[in-house]
Amino acid sequence: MKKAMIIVNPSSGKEEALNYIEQIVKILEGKQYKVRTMLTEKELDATKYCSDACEAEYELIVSLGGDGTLHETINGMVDQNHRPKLGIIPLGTVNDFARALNISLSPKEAIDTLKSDHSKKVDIGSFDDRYFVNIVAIGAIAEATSEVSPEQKTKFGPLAYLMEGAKTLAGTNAYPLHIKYDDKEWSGNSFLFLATLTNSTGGFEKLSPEAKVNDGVLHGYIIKDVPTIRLISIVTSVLRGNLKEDKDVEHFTAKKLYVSSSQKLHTNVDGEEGNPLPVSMEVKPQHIEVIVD
Ligand SMILES: Nc1ncnc2c1ncn2[C@@H]1O[C@H](COP(=O)(O)OP(=O)(O)OP(=O)(O)O)[C@@H](O)[C@H]1O
Repeated sequence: MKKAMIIVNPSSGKEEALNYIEQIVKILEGKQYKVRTMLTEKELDATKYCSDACEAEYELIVSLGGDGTLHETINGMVDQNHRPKLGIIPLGTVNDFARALNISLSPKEAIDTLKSDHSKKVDIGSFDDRYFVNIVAIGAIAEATSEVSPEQKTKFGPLAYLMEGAKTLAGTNAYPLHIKYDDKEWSGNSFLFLATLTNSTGGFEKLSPEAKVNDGVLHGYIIKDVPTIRLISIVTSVLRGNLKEDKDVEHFTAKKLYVSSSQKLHTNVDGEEGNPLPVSMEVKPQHIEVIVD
């Protein structure tokens, strides 16, 4: 019999996760799965449960929680030889990966997706010794987005990131960055460097509309050192969805990146604080298979 594990974070979103378990179990049992449900209690439980399920050759893992639970789950499978298919039921405030994959943000509808026989292989990015699915930000803005409080997220949703980001950009300095991407290099002063894997970042779908979940590349955007007044038009370019055409923005795609600076600079990896520079990134193309409609 096929084996499925449901990884549930009871504290995610509006603490409603437990209400959905029965509906998921029913669908999976209908698809001839033997189902095991694991409730997370703390950070990294989802990673541990997921890597155990990979080792026991489960066929399916369902993540029931917010982006934090999903990232922890994915981190538990990326390095495994046997990687089960992944079902995503988004219960968080932003749910970027679900948005990028067009999975419904209504938990009930997303659960129905588990009936589907379709799946999509998606790219994963490595960032030093961890993995990301959406975005890496480097520069002062990276610190600001780490500081978005749970209250701000609940009140403003994705907008909280944009507000904090814009506030920080207005009062920040550019930093010296050295970026090696594949066999090319860029050196100069930059306000912000972004590397994206998908078109949904912070719940906002216009930052990198060209990034596809399975295109096998990182999309790099270097926001160059410009007078503060120019930053306003860069924000306008973001809102119009054409950041890459802005003359003060350098856009490239690459499979591998190495970013360093002569200054101590922080990073933000899928909304969480990452290692300070220097850092290495690389795409693992179409590495995880997600159930979609
Ligand atoms: N039982 C638990 N109680 C409290 N925290 C937990 C528990 N289980 C896991 N966690 C931690 O909670 C973190 C946040 O969870 P998650 O992102 O799924 O929900 P969320 O915060 O509601 O979503 P979002 O970040 O989209 O708002 C996880 O990264 C995990 O480390």
